[in-house]
Amino acid sequence: MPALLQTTPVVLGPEILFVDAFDSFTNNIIGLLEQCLHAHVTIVRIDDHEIGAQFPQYLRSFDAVIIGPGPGHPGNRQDVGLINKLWTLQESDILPIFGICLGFQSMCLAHGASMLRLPHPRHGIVSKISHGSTDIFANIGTFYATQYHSLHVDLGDVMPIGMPSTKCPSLIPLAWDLTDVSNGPILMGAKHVSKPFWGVQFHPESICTSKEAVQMISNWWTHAKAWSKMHQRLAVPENKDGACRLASSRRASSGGMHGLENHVAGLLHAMHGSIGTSKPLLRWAKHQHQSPSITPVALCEALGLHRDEVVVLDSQGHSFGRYSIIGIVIPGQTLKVTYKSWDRTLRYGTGSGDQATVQLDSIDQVWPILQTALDAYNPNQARSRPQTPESSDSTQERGMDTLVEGHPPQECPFWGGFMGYISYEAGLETIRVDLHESCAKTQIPDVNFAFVHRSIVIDHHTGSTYVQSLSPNDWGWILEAGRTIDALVYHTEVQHSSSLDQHELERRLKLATIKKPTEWAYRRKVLQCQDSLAVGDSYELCLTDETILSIPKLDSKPLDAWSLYKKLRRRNPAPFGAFLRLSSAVIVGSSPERFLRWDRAGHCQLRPIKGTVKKGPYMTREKAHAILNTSKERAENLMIVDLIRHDLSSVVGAENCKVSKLMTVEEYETVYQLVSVIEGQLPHDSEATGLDVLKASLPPGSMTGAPKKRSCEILRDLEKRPRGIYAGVLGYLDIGGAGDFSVVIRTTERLSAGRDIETWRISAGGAVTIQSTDQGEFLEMETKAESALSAFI
Ligand SMILES: C=C(O[C@@H]1C=C(C(=O)O)C=C[C@H]1O)C(=O)O
Ligand SMILES: NC(=O)CC[C@H](N)C(=O)O
Repeated sequence: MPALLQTTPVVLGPEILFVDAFDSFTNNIIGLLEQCLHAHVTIVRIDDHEIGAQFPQYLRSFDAVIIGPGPGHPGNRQDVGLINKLWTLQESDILPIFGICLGFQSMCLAHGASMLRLPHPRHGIVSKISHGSTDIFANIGTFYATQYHSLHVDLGDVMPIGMPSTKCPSLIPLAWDLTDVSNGPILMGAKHVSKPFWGVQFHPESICTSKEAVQMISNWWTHAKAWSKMHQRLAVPENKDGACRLASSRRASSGGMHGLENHVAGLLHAMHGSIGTSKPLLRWAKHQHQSPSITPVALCEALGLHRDEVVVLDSQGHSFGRYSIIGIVIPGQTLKVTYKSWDRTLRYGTGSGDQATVQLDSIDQVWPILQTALDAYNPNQARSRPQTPESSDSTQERGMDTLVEGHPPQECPFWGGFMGYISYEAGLETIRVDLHESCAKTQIPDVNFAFVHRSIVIDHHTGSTYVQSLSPNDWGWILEAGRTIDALVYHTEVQHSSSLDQHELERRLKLATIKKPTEWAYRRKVLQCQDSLAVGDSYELCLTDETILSIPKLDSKPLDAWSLYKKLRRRNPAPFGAFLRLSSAVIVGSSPERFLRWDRAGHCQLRPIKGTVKKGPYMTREKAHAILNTSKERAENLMIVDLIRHDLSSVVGAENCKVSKLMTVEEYETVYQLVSVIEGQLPHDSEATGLDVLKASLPPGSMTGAPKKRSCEILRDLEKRPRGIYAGVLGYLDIGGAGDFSVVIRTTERLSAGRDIETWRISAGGAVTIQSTDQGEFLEMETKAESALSAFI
């Protein structure tokens, strides 16, 4: 059985079919079913025509069906697809069904209710549900639930719990939300009068729904079992093996290498040539200096790295940042790998006329290629003993504590590996969203990595600096870099970029013309987003726009991106500062947001930011806390937390996923932000890697909205441009199995470098919810753009 078709291991509980309407909370629901019923869940998508053609037979192998939430309207055939077939099953094919949100609405619509739009849609709103502690709500007391809906079920009358209305005699109300004065009573739960169909309008799986949701699901299952017993319905397991060809809740590491063996061999060969060995052995030196002079900027300048290709991840002395990493790109030697989503071409080479171009079927094939390259150099496979190099007297040098060949420094998060970025559009390709036609013109690659075999890692907390190389010929460089570190600490003569560079930068920036998004156009797009929210197509949309800076060339010299980076670093210090010059891309960034980090033991952490308040003379910390504590900001954050739980669970399993921080306020240079932390552990018995989590989580949920796929399609049609590196992720994949990526925001990238003019872009945006105001969103977008714009003005 191919890896993708694996099913969850527990087989004691019921066999449940989950009908997924392309929602972003599906895996959370599956986690709930596994937790309370030990259910074995198979997912079918609403557009699966093959299964649809033999649906009644297919259903015979399941004990029950859960219909999930989703974008759109239950009356639109393409929004519900297969779901409609469940309501017209012959008497003998009927089985217990539980509908959630869209699934619930579809059940009600099919049985006589009407669908209406809520005057005030409810997305990420938590409220008290009134129920009669009966049926699926038996043994449940006070119950709070999260709602994500724009539409609601109208039964004709607001009937007491247990009493059908005259207009809709087949449906019995089980719960109402009576707390919402502006919308009036909203039906929250119902069951069919005679058939085994139940449903709820709220989201039982949300992190903010009361834990009694577990009891509700168990109650449902008790009723479902009783019905099946009474009707002598038994699932037929042998039917299933032939028919089931679907992914379950758990996605294992996907293969996708078929047919690529030659190219992988070619890439590995090129890497061996570039590094000078195929042996995964790290040479490294550790320097211990608690000195403010050791910064990635100072080191790059002292080592003369800032004028060439280089990848610098700079935590800028920020209290939320610990490590800085310099990925050294040796001209003509370091291997670079790029991929473009538009034409699906992978390219690799060292830039010295050896470039290979490979036509791929899709981005799915990129990941196993990267993983194979990383695995080939994983030093944990090379069990050689530590050795001292020939020039062992160098260990005596000042501040140099260790000089080792072999066992890599376990405490250092990066030993070597891929450094670079994955664009937003590459993320769109992973979730099968077609790209906007304007992406055809993009010159900058969507996946852009260097395989860094020479690196320097600074641990700002402990004062340790690691100088590392995978190349056997690099002891000279390691010692030389060590001398430079000492020189920086002891202020002996080192090369710094001059203040002349900064003057020259200012002179150039004075000539820049800045084209910002116009207020009316942006506000109109916010309102268009809200139209999509109002009809139920999305629960939240992260709208963005771009500011373009055109800078004339002087004396045919390009803008000094390094000086620009130094200025941004001063103006807007952030824990995920980044300078990247690699292949055709130049990026100068100051992101506050970690996307995903995982360590070598498989512990993963995502840290979405959602909710922003601008700092200013009148904005006290208390006021900011109060604003960020309002339902608008919390709803924005909650939606993304639920979405990220879903993304992470798809690889680690919902039982290995937890929310360790829910909506805490963090302070940055220009803004206060609401931050949550979602953590997970890769199961020890699975082959899944951090890279699997990364690819399952793209594009970052905080930059899309929910549900992800439909929201990205809506945003593409509104924004009509590639987001490019912005809204993508930037960081590293370590050969030892760790990784760390930030979300590319508060960043500027070079768009083009023409003969006379070069253009730079700053993109910014924010999450539009139904509670947003168009003016408020415009100001928020401006505030965020300004944090990167501060480097230009
Ligand atoms: C879209 C941006 O930021 C994103 C949106 C945020 C929000 O809506 O509050 C906060 C952080 C980011 O996830 C941006 O900086 O351009
Ligand atoms: N979460 C959902 O399933 C939403 C259902 C529907 N699209 C609505 O907005 O009402």
